Amino acid sequence: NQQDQSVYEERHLRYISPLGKGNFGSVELCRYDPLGDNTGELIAVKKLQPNKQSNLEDFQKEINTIRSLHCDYIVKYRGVCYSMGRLSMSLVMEYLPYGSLIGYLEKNRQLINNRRMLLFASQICKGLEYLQSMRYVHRDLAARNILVASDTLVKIADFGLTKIIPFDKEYYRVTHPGESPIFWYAPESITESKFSHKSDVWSFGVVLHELFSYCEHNCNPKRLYMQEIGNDMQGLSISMHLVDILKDNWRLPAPPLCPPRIHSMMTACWGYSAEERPTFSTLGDQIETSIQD
Ligand SMILES: CC(C)(Nc1nc(-c2c[nH]c3ncc(Cl)cc23)ncc1F)C(=O)NCC(F)(F)F
Repeated sequence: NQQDQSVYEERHLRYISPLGKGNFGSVELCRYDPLGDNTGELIAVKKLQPNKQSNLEDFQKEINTIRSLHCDYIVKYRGVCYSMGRLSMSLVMEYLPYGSLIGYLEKNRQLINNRRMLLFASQICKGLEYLQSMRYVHRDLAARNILVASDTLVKIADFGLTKIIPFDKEYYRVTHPGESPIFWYAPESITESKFSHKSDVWSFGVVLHELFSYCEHNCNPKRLYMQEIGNDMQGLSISMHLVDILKDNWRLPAPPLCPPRIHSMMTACWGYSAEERPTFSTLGDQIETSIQD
């Protein structure tokens, strides 16, 4: 059946519309229509940015990463599509019609109560627990990289920056930080480019903040941090100012109407040193208990 299709022929790919720009490439909505009668399935096709050799290796790694992940809370790999005689290739993923979590929360704000928010948080947490069991560190956890499959299911996506932790180490050190989403980064990721499951926990805390702020753009993490850092930019880079206020124990304020128990979970994720932070299984249990109440 179409489900375990792994090679998609370019001639049957019908372009529909752009979905967005991710790490290393753009993603398009397409219909795979071998019968030519518009009955084919909708898929998300991630094309590699052209002619950047380094990106090709990274793209291959991203494909191998997503191909190895089988979890209800992670966007599904469908296959690859070769074009230009196997010179360039695209990653084919399932298409989630509800789009990214940010747009969904903004559109459906009135209809989503805390229980549903906690359901989404527990699904993301379970997806991260699974990633950790596979020794993967996502490194780009943010609401913009969470997709909505239905009114009751969200999935982690965009594995462009995901790395495997070497078997003999607790963390992954990045050589080329690139343009980093520093407002979602743990302090050690900013200062030492160190990434671990515990730095993913920090980012999960920021995703919790985004969830319970309904991804309101006037209280998004970057905006709140920049307000605190203020305009007293004496030449020190923004990331050094950010680390300074984190050292002084300043943290993102509780979102309006955020349940105290959830805010305490966020602040636990934001322990300055990695070992202070909870594990995803502890967080998962706490979220489950909050859902029961
Ligand atoms: C770069 C891209 C395309 N951006 C977007 N995807 C989708 C979007 C909507 N439905 C989708 N189904 C599958 C996929 Cl891979 C993406 C989408 N909708 C809006 C986007 F900005 C993306 O991949 N974002 C990371 C993700 F949100 F997926 F974590």
